[in-house]
Amino acid sequence: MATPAPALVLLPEWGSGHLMSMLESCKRVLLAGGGGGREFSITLLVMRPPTDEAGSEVEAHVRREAASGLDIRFHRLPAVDPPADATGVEEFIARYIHLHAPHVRDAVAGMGRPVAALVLDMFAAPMVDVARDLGVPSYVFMSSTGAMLALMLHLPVLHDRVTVEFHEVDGEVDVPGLPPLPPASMPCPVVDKKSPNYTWFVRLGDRFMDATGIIANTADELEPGPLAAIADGRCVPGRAAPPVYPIGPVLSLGNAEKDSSEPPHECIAWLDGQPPASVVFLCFGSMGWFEAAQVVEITAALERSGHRFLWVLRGPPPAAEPGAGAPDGSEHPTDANLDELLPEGFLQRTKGRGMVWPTWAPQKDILAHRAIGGFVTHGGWNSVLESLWHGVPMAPWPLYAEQHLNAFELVRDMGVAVPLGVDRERDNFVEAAELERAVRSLMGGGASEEEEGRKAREKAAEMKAVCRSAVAAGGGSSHAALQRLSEALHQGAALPKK
Ligand SMILES: COc1cc(-c2[o+]c3cc(O)cc([O-])c3cc2O[C@@H]2O[C@H](CO)[C@H](O)[C@H](O)[C@H]2O)cc(OC)c1O
Ligand SMILES: O=c1ccn([C@@H]2O[C@H](COP(=O)(O)OP(=O)(O)O)[C@@H](O)[C@H]2O)c(=O)[nH]1
Repeated sequence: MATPAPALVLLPEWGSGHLMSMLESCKRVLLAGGGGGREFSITLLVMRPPTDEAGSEVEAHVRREAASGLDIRFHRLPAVDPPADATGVEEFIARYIHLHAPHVRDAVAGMGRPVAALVLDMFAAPMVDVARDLGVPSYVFMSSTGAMLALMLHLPVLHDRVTVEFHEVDGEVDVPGLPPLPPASMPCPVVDKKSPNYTWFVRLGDRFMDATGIIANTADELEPGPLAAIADGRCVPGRAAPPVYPIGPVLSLGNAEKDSSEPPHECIAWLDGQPPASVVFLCFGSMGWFEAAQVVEITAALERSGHRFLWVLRGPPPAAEPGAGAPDGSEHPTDANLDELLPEGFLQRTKGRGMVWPTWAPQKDILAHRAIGGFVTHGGWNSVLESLWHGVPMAPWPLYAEQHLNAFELVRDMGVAVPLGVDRERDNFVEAAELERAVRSLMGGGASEEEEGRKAREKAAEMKAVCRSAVAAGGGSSHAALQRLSEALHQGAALPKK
């Protein structure tokens, strides 16, 4: 009897951005070997998400992937009680995942076939111990940037070197591979060292070092500085970091599959009537929404800029009262009531040159449209990769998670974005005049066209070519990383010890 194909056992966090980018990346591994997807199998360990909403999303992904025809199996882990005393979102996620460790152990031990990798979400990194005990390789999957990876690996070092809060540091913070980092650009989980979120991030960064390898949804050419710093051992002096496999950009399909016989989405139909590169697109991820006062500033900026726009405007989550949110921080915005949210007459005054879309939008298709000239984005890494894939320059408006770091990298390191002044002390508030300035600069074409906008547009266009050649077979850096990874997975595959 033939030996069964070694398994990639996946443990993603339940959020779509994490789950789908891990799964799509591992599907690339499955398809990379030339064996028609038969060299490895995928088993996805499904945790019961802590909210019903996330549960329905996960189930939709499971149904779709089960019908994909690839060798993807789903193993539902027994439910655990969420930690009742967690005070922070990242602490909650990391602890909730970690409570599954015995079940993950049982699932991997019972695979009945060689295991090539236990692929762990960044929040699940402490489970490298489960893999080690079972004698199988462990890989951390980084769904965010190489810069965030460098920062997390360096965090235990920073923890010893910088004994005050980062905002109390006189000057900038040094992160290997990045330009000096203003404290205001540090990711949310590390801005308060007294918080358990910070402690968890230091611990996660430390555990990354014990993985067999790290799979990253980025490309060498997109983030040469941070990736070289990791490979050269500059993030943790005196200790070699695990090999990093930058195999991106991997754009996850998520809910984007559609029937080609259907009429185009309303947003796309509207874009079809607009001139090339004339429309600024505004969209703020799966969790972004604004208070009424901020909405008024955005409307003023868009009206005064004179540019065409497509704006995805969402309303507050149902449980926006203090303390009532989802424990994993994943409360999704609601569909906006435009009559309530928008100032009177705004839609009339901008008729023909602007569209406000109040619900989930087909972002990938929108960014692919020739009418889009710029993207005001919360700077989630998946959104950034989608924008670069289509060569669209950005104005990052960070709202949560690691997005302040992403914004810094996009503007200061990669040069694909124009800066937007966000007041982090006021819930990331942006004044109308500042947004108007950034939109004018991003879109260009006016008398006051700014140099920074022209450079961002040029650089983003370059990055489109860079992204596509990185993943191309026969010489692309990400394709080569995928081959190295596939080779390492073959060599490391082992039957789990009982
Ligand atoms: C990457 O660093 C951080 C990620 C998150 C984070 O947490 C999270 C929790 C959920 O229960 C559901 C989610 O959807 C979710 C998303 C999320 O971050 C997003 O991840 C994307 C990559 O897949 C992308 O990088 C976006 O920018 C993120 O918004 C939280 C966090 O600390 C708060 C991180 O540092
Ligand atoms: O109206 C929307 C909002 C978001 N997205 C998709 O949701 C993902 C958001 O992921 P990202 O990492 O950018 O941010 P997150 O939502 O995880 O903070 C991206 O693939 C977007 O294309 C979308 O399709 N339509």
